[in-house]
Amino acid sequence: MPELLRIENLSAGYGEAVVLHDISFSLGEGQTLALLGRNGTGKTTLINTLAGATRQHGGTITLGGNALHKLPSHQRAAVGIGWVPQERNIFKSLTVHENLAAVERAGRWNAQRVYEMFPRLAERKGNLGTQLSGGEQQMLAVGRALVVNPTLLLLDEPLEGLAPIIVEELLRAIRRITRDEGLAAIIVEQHPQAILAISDEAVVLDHGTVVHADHAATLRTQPEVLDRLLGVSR
Ligand SMILES: Nc1ncnc2c1ncn2[C@@H]1O[C@H](COP(=O)(O)OP(=O)(O)OP(=O)(O)O)[C@@H](O)[C@H]1O
Repeated sequence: MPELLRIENLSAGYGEAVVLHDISFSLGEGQTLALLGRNGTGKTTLINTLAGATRQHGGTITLGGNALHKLPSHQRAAVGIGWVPQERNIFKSLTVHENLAAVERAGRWNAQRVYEMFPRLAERKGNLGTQLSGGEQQMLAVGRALVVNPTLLLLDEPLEGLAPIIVEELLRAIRRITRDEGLAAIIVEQHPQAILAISDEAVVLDHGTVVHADHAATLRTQPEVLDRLLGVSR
């Protein structure tokens, strides 16, 4: 599996505060990585650092041969980053279709394919962002990251706060995007089993460092190890 992403000795944070310390791992083309850890361990900070939205203090990030750490946030989509931030950040004053059209770049994903995957969005094409439910906003956030035609999709708690039926729909879509379409992804989730089931690799953070890195399937079959890493008492 050719390498897509390599993170080496990364440290990053906010202003002078360093949250991530000496992070190193890599990911192959088309692979999915579950990024796990207790609250406040630095998962969002790592995703935001890949997207260029934090202050990097040291280390390197290479994506498809490009030195990502040297690029400002707004240039990272052009080299392959598709970012679904925790806050979703859709343009609320634009329609669903305008949200997609505003960022679409040539490639296999376009608005039509997003509508096929999320028929609810097709029905809501002309609705403003303000008129969407939380689940529809999340689908739009995923769709918007896809039409950028990235090589690496960053999903920060895509299932958070959604009704079970919407969680199922999004999980199906994420499985299709990663498994069937082979798009590489890093997924942060509070439901580790659901995400481990569709991931190839798993990285666990604690206090801003990597405390565990293994195949997702291995961690999935070791619930006691997972509970210990996530600080869950049995
Ligand atoms: N904008 C910010 N400015 C300063 N410190 C921050 C900021 N955002 C997060 N932090 C700090 O960085 C640390 C890691 O937070 P982060 O949100 O990355 O963790 P997380 O693992 O994603 O947690 P959660 O599961 O709760 O989202 C925490 O100590 C947090 O207080």
